[in-house]
Amino acid sequence: MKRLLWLVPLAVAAWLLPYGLGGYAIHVADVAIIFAILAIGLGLTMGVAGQINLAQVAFFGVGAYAVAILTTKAGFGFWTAAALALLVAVVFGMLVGIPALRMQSHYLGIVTLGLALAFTNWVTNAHIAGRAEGISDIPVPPMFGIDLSSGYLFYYVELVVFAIALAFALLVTRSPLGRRLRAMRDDDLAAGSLGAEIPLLRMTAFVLSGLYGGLAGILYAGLIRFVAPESFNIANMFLLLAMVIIGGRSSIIGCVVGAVALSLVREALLDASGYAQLGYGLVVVLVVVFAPQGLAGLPGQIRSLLRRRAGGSRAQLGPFRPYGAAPASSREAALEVREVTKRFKGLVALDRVSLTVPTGEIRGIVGPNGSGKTTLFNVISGFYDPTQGSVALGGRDVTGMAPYRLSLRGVARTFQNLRLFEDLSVRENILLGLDRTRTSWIWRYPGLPWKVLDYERSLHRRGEELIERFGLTDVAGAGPRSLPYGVQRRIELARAMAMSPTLLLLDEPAAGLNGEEVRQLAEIVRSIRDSGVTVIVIEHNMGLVMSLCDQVTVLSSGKVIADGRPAEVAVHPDVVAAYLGDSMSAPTEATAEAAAEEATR
Ligand SMILES: Nc1ncnc2c1ncn2[C@@H]1O[C@H](COP(=O)(O)OP(=O)(O)OP(=O)(O)O)[C@@H](O)[C@H]1O
Repeated sequence: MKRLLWLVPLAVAAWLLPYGLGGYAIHVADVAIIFAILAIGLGLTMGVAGQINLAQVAFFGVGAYAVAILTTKAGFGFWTAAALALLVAVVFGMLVGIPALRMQSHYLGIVTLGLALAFTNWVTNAHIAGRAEGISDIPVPPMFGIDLSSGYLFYYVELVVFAIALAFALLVTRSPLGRRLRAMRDDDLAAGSLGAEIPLLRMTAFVLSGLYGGLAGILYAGLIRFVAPESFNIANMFLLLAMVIIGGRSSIIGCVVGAVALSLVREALLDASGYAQLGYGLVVVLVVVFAPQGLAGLPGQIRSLLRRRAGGSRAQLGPFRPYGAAPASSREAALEVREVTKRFKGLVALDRVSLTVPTGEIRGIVGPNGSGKTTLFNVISGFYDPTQGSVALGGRDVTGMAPYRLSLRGVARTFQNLRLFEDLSVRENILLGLDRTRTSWIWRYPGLPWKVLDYERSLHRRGEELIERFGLTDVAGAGPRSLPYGVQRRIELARAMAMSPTLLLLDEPAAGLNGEEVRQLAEIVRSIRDSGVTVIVIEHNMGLVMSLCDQVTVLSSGKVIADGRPAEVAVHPDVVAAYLGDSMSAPTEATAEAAAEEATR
């Protein structure tokens, strides 16, 4: 919060601004604030949540037209109409959000653009919306006898609404919800496996968009007191997009700066509006190519350039601090996979696979490439529904449960190809794992914002503890992309443990690690097991499997061909035969003996 102190002098300056401005200039300032609110809404949906939304201008129009229709045709007072208009805009946001549940990226862009065009078409042709002439005579908003027909006094109403809207957007982006939205933008599958309810989050993004669009529309109706289709057309949508892209779409402050700057430029270029459109287009292209994070991203870009010039970061991975041992728990099954078959069209990736993993065990899953190991993990963690068969966790059937539900029931996983959120820092990756709340918790954002801040503080406290335990203190503020592979693997493991799992699934955790890193990995996984967590590990490094695992299950062509203690499995004739057909070396008796020796050391 201290980082936001620089907003105070700006707020004072904004409050004093009307004293130095003429009538027309204050009108320009009034319009700029409306665009700033719109841009915050677009920044939240597109920049933070990654949902392409070309309907923001329609939300704006819905808010303004709803006030116009409700006041002039239905006889409502301005503020009652405003409250209803906000509701209508939010509902409209939800409707536009429905396609986002099924489609993403450019498809979503086309659908939202279509809906925005449909809105302009409707207001141009509907009698109730005044057709092309629009609706005039919207009443002046009453306010305890203050004359809000004055652009000066209306400025203060706008300023207060804007301050609240900005504070709320900053609360959202700098707290667990914003982090989840950004994680969803980076990789929705990984976010789902960490407990994010993706459909609800996408809907939340569009609700926020509708809310900010509606709010801006209400202020517009109160300020101009006239609505017509051209104020909400596609040209304005593109202007809004330019504001957000130039300012920095994932930064709320950047969106505001972009909106204010372009509103002023637009005013200055009013007489050359044709060239101005061309100019905006050119600047947007330049920004996308040279400063993808917009103006708000420039300081960070310069900092990382200077760091690279200075020879990069010398951050070190610290030692792992082991977990305390948990008292021996019952040997009841942590996981039971019964007769699971998974078919992909004609291909049978898993063929009636059954396995039982007792609590507190390290189970190895090995097998030649393409034998179905990752598919088995995907079924256990809810990424795939099995074609047949069932999965039970701690005796409870969880077949077909969504990844976020399984994550909340204690299943955590890592991925073969590392799925860290690249645009989030290491610390934020870990905080995501620690956050175990459901999306329905978000009513606290408007209702009890201080509870959100308390929760965020407690997440940070626990986050620092975990960061220190996994030796990540030096790299906590860095982006994962900039770090060596071994460190990234450690971060993914820490993030999975942040979820306090009862079942931890590790997909090839030693891939790409050097000898010392593999040794450290074995030490960490043993400590995790000793703390009472059941671990299942897919691994091609046979030395590690033999020394680490209590039991090993071998898959070949989607079938379980052996199951038992590592040394027994390694010499099983079917296993030797399966591995001889693979490029990888077979686990021989010699490997088993060497590994057993290491295990007893
Ligand atoms: N989503 C999918 N669609 C179609 N086929 C798939 C899909 N996922 C996996 N498969 C196929 O299922 C089979 C098993 O794949 P899987 O990734 O589970 O093997 P694996 O044992 O993990 O292999 P590796 O050791 O190479 O990671 C492969 O033939 C693969 O091509």
